Amino acid sequence: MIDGVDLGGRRVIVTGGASGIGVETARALAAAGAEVTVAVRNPAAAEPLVREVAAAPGPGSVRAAAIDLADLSSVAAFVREWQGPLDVLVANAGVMALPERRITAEGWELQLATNHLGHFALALGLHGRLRAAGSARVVVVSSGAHRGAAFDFDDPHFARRPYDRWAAYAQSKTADVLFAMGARRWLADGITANALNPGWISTNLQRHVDDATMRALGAMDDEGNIIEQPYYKTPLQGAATSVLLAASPLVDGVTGRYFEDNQEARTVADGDGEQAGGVAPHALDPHAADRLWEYAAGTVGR
Ligand SMILES: NC(=O)c1ccc[n+]([C@@H]2O[C@H](COP(=O)([O-])OP(=O)(O)OC[C@H]3O[C@@H](n4cnc5c(N)ncnc54)[C@H](O)[C@@H]3O)[C@@H](O)[C@H]2O)c1
Repeated sequence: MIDGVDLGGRRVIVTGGASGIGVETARALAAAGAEVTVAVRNPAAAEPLVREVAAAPGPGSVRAAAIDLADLSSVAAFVREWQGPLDVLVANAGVMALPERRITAEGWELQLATNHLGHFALALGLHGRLRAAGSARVVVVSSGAHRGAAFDFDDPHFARRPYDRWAAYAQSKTADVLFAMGARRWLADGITANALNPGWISTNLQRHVDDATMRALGAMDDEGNIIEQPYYKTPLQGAATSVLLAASPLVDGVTGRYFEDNQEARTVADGDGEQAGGVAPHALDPHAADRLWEYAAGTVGR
């Protein structure tokens, strides 16, 4: 996938690397020679990938380590156990459209906790390790769904407004883009951060989407069979932009941007449709990025 790029000796973390886009991202980076750690809730689920890469020729490797991004103590334990510098962190794990409002032990709405706050705590905890690499990258897997909602600083956990599972997902994915932009403060440490939309891919992510919504999207027939949409990418195609941002010299020194289809996305008006592509102005607002950074740092206790 990244011909001519040698990641030999580079240490990479891919969260959620036991399924979907994360597997393909980990596989591609290991094929380029990287030492990949897939950070997953259930390390046994990553065993097939670990074994497959171990049996393949070449110096790349994959190992699995446990993390629950929705549990701050689990994130802290992962950080404590990490040894040595870290070249690339791919913040890929995510949940979408939970039907009920679910709250973590810390009192955070679960989609925001997993998709943003847990990853923020992980990146902050590993900041010294990233800096120690000399030239490190953070890759944040957002979504075109970010266009559906700005970050609601007054009620991020839906404590007062009615819970809306799509607004919760959209807000968390806006937070992903703002996080990459807020991380421009790390450029002086040799760390860049960029966000991306992988595109539409049929994965486990859609497991909470009810049948009526799937039918409305044209993604399910009357018998309940999934209809592969013409615009769906394969998981491998979905991983391509993550891999580009993790490994390509084309983005050396580039930070705080949003990519899709292997290139920087154009800015579109807030509220434009999901299919149109592009990044919403509310996700590129530098004041919102700084405000979110302060909010997240306070929330995760740093
Ligand atoms: N599939 C799509 O169409 C699509 C579109 C846009 C964005 N994305 C984003 O791509 C990323 C990968 O999704 P995918 O499509 O491969 O789905 P997926 O469900 O296959 O992968 C998500 C992974 O995250 C892991 N995860 C969830 N909660 C976790 C937690 N608390 N701690 C640790 N790991 C956790 C899951 O176990 C799973 O392995 C997500 O961030 C998603 O929002 C996907």
